[in-house]
Amino acid sequence: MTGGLVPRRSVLYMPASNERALEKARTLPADALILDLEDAVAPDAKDAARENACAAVRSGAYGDREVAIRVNAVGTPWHAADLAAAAAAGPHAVVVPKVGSADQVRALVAALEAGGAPERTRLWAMVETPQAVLDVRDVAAASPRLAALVLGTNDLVKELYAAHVPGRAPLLTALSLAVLGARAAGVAVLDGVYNDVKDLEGFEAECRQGRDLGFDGKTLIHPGQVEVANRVFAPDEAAVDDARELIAAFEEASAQGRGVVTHRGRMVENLHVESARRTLAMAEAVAARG
Ligand SMILES: CC(C)(COP(=O)(O)OP(=O)(O)OC[C@H]1O[C@@H](n2cnc3c(N)ncnc32)[C@H](O)[C@@H]1OP(=O)(O)O)[C@@H](O)C(=O)NCCC(=O)NCCSC(=O)C[C@H](O)C(=O)O
Ligand SMILES: [Mg+2]
Repeated sequence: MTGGLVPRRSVLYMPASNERALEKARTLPADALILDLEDAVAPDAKDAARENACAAVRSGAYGDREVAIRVNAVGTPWHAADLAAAAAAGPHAVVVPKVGSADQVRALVAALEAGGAPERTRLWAMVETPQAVLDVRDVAAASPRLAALVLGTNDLVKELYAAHVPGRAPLLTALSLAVLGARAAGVAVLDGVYNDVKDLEGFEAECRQGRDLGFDGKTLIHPGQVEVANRVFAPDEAAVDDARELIAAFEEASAQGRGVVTHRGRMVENLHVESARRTLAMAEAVAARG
């Protein structure tokens, strides 16, 4: 039993115009894929990319992993055609960049439904503008079809006139607000990408930071980042052992009528048991992925 948890430790973007990348993704152990029609695709290649993405979704060649299509933003010349094609192809999610408000989320959901999107097709809204960060709670709660927030940290840095620095101090408020908004609405939240595909040490540090802030996983841009994200965002053996022992210690104490106990020197109450059960459920969901 995995408690219905869906691992989204590693969510790999690829340009839908890059047929080699679409092919290679079939064999990569990423938890989910985002076939991009937006920033990674040149204007001349948009139509072909849209066809490739929809064909890839329909092919069923990516196993039981979530496959999403990222459409171009509202207001661009490609948005309407992207959304209509994606709705008809029926991916697990349609990722919409630069979402600006809860009203826009509702309009996007209405357009997906009008386009005949199947029930399984969720909306993932990108949080990558100052307005979206400031309205994140309303955006996250705008529709039951909205299943995840996805941080766009490149656009955020650009919009804030900020800088990409180790430790991401300029982004911490936005990152935490996004996690708060997602948790308040009960939706998933994915951290932004790490641009230096050769710097795995810096990437791992950023994965750890994202995990500790509360993100479910990280969006990625290169196959070389998948293993690290999968490892960092999964409970390790020590965490699983600790969770099992904590639950056992609490159950033993409960049987004796106590509501609080110490385990490895730390106070344990029922809320810690709930966290430990979530750790075990996530470990099971990851193991089930194979
Ligand atoms: C970043 C890249 C342009 C690097 O490309 P390249 O130098 O060609 O990589 P490699 O030679 O190291 O590739 C090795 C093999 O891996 C395949 N590959 C590379 N990237 C991917 C991928 N993303 N998915 C699947 N497969 C991939 C290559 O084909 C090689 O295969 P083989 O022939 O078998 O050796 C490139 O990695 C890339 O294009 N990455 C994705 C870029 C992207 O999608 N960007 C848009 C999303 S990020 C964004 O917009 C975030 C957000 O909006 C924000 O604001 O922050
Ligand atoms: Mg962006």
